[in-house]
Amino acid sequence: DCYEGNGSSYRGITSETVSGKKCQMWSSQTPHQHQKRPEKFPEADLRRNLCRNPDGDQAPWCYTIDPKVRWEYCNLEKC
Ligand SMILES: O=S(=O)(Nc1cnn(C2CCNCC2)c1)c1cc(Cl)ccc1F
Repeated sequence: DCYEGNGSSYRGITSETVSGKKCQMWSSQTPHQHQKRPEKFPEADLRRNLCRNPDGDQAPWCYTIDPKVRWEYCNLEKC
C-alpha cells in the first residue's frame, strides 16, 4: 500500500510500523498516553489502529503497542 504527498489524506488499512510493530488504537491511552484523540481530530479519520498523519508529518504514522516506542512511521511507501 502507498500514500500520496505527506499521507495526510491516506485512508488505507495498514496498521504496522516500519519496524514491524503493531499500532496502538487511537482511542486508547495505553501503553502510550497521547493527545491525538479521535474526537479532537475528526478530519483525520483516526479509526481503529490504522496508520494516519494527523499532525502534518512527512508520512503516515501511529503510536506503537511497544511501551518503549511511542510512535513510528508506518510500513508504507510513497506512491
Ligand atoms: O505525545 S503526544 O501526545 N504525541 C506525539 C508525540 N510525538 N509525536 C510525533 C508523532 C509523529 N509526528 C511528530 C510528532 C506525537 C503529543 C505531545 C505534544 Cl508536546 C504535542 C502533541 C502531541 F500529540
